[in-house]
Amino acid sequence: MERKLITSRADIQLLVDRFYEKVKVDDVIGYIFQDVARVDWDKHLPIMYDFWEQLLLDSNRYGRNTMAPHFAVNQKVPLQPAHFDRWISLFETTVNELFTGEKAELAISRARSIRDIMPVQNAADQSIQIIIL
Ligand code: HEM
Repeated sequence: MERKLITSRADIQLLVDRFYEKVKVDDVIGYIFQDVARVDWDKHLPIMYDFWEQLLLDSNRYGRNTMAPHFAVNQKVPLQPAHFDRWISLFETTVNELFTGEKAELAISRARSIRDIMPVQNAADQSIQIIIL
């Protein structure tokens, strides 16, 4: 399939849907979403459309605390670098399968920088808990 530019909410929806299809069945992180957090996908996916639309296409729809659910998960399953590495790897694979161009690169760099400020096991400083993106 020919890779295209990310220009619309429909493109974002495709990216997010394909990414979480991979996440759900992934052998390293799938169970965290499905069994530990028991994610309600009908609720989560539209939030993720809003999130990525705001980051990539400058909409103003998101405005939530991104870190809160990750701290909650981290209490139950201490998140490890291996979890984050797999998340990023699935995300980058998905972006690169479908898209090309400046916004595709931006998606990858934004995901990496958010990963870098996320809680990991025994993080000494959890004062970053309230970061509204
Ligand atoms: C091991 C890595 C990760 C795990 C296990 C994880 C897990 C989760 C879970 C369980 C939720 C809550 C879903 C729900 O019930 O609605 C969530 C939400 C979210 N995650 Fe992650 N996540 C990871 C990494 C990341 C990264 C790297 C990003 C960077 C873009 C990210 C962005 C988000 C956003 C924006 C939300 C929605 C927060 C909200 O507004 O409620 N996650 N994640």
